[in-house]
Formats: sequence, C-alpha cells, structure tokens
Amino acid sequence: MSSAQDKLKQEAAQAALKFVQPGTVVGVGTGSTVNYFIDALATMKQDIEAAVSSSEASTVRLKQHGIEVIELNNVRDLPVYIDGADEIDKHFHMTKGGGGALTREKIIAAVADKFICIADESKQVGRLGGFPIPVEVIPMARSYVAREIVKLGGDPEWRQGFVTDNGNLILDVHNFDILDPIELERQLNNIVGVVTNGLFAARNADVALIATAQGVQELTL
Ligand SMILES: O=C(CO)[C@H](O)[C@H](O)COP(=O)(O)O
Repeated sequence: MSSAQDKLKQEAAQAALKFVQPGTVVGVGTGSTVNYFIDALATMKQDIEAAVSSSEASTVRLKQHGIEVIELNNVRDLPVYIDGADEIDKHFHMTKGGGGALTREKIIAAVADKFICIADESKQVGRLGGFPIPVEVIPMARSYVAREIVKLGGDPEWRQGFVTDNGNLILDVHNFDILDPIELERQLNNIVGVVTNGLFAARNADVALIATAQGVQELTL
C-alpha cells in the first residue's frame, strides 16, 4: 500500500462487493480504484457468472484472477456497473476518463441497471471542471474538434502519445466553467468527430461509495 489515498480507494472498492449479485454478470470499470475492486471480486469469482470489462487493462487483470470476461454484445441483463471517477458532485454527475477508457465505460454504464461509483473523498467536488474533461476524438478530426471546443469556452490539450483502446485520440479540456454538465455533455457529443466525452451527467451514478478517514459512506440521491 503506497499511501493513505490508496487505502481509501481499497476500502471503497471492498464496500462495492455487497452490490454484486450472485449468478449475474458484473460490469467492471477502469483505474486504480477499480483495480482494487477486481482484486476483491476475485474472492467471490465462483459466485458470479462473468464480467464485462471497460478496458484492455481491466480485462487483463480480471483474467489474471481467473474471472471470465465476456463480450457486452452477449449480455442482456447487467444489474450493476462498478467504476471510479475523477470527480463527482452532489448530483452524482461525474468526470471520468483520466485513464482514457471513457467510451467503453459510458457504453457499459448505459447498459447497466445501477452505476456504483467507488472513490476516495478527494474526488468529491462542489462543481465539476477542476479535472480536465477528456474527449475521445477520431484522429482525423482532432484539429477541427479542438477549434469547436474553444468556441464552447474550453482549452483543449492533446494527450500526446496516448491512443485509446478504440484507436482514437484524447483531448483533455481545461478551464470549462461548468454550470450545466448535462448540457455541456450534449454539446461536446454534438461536435462531428467526437466519439464521446468524459462528462457522465445524463447517465449519472445511482450510488456513491465514498471512502473517508472515518469509514466508507454509502450515498444515494
Ligand atoms: O474514468 C476512469 C478511467 O477512464 C477512472 O475511473 C478515473 O480516472 C478514476 O481513476 P482512479 O480510480 O485511478 O483514481
């Protein structure tokens, strides 16, 4: 364990186990908090049917634990999706995609009945936007999308050297003044060449498990 924050991430991840329903497929996100969740999920791998994964990295870790990973296209019922966040506000709107897995994360979140967000307390914010908003972009549209984002009031920065699992690029957008996350999510997704963006507002979390020094808080709206 490298830090107090890692310990909190691990506690939030462990608390998510109670939302895993035996005999079902589990949706699994991406990131350091989710890595702890995958390790915890391994202790009950005999009880679940399989997992669907939001990234190649999570797939590797799941398989290392002997957890079967199946294609989302073969899943009809997905009771829960468990994932971290870069920021979460009081409406459970989130910024995600620090790890670049936002598109697959958003797809699985859309399919799942419940989104369980696991995070340490540093991720709680009054207003989204301190963490840059990642935007996944088709490579040939990078410059055009960047110019359109400037018109919306953001400062895009190309995450150079990074390619998503889908073969696309990421623009990290700084300095948005986010008064209405649902509207900004929609506006960004309307730019031609954008695959999706890291605002998870139209589909927010249902439950937030926030780890603090005093224990894990289970929050619902
Ligand atoms: O959206 C994500 C990856 O695309 C992660 O959930 C987010 O970046 C939080 O990561 P971590 O748990 O490492 O703090």
